[in-house]
Amino acid sequence: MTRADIRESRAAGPRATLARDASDVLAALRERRSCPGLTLPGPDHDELRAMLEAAVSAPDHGRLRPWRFIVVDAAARTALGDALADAHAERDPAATPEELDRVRAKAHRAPTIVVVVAAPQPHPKVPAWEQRASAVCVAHGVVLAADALGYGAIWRTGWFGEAPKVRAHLGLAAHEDVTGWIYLGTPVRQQAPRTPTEPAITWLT
Ligand SMILES: Cc1cc2nc3c(=O)[nH]c(=O)nc-3n(C[C@H](O)[C@H](O)[C@H](O)COP(=O)(O)O)c2cc1C
Repeated sequence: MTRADIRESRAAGPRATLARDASDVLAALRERRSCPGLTLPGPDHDELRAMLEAAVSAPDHGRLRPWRFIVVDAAARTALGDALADAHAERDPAATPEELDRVRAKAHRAPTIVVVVAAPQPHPKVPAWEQRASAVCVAHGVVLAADALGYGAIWRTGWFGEAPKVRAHLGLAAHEDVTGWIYLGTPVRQQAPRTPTEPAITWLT
């Protein structure tokens, strides 16, 4: 069923006609699992573009588009790993070479890393937190889009996004911050199905 079919059937009436597509969407949301172990192949550029185009349809108050992506391709991981290690050495001058190698390896945990960057801008009606919230939605969209295309993904964070050496390596402007490092690739192993979670709901009736 295409989006046009859905719009048509929505205009025509019974919600039941939407049930199959709706349940697909709900299942995709419910069943997605993060994949800490990722290997080759990662998504190619066309697939990445499709994922990122889908992700930027996130809710965005004022249509400010207060986010951007930095794609770390396989070949760019070594330089990123060096930047992470430089940042670690700056923070901990006593770090051993082995520790620095372990930090370098963080950049090689997946074939592709998408850095989701929030770029909040001054706005009379849309505070910075709302703009960062939009970037968070975008990041989740990347993870969901990867899952939809059959790739594994995991959203990671950490202090590296605040480290001057890493920020300089990524070319972040002063007003930009890292919302997430989305690691993408082929899952090394299948993740256990999600244990259903009861949502905390207060019904006001
Ligand atoms: C903002 C944010 C930051 C996260 N940072 C990390 C991280 O640095 N390392 C990590 O292992 N998981 C991190 N996670 C959690 C994983 O992305 C993932 O949600 C978690 O492993 C649970 O797996 P699930 O998504 O399959 O439920 C983070 C999640 C969010 C939303």
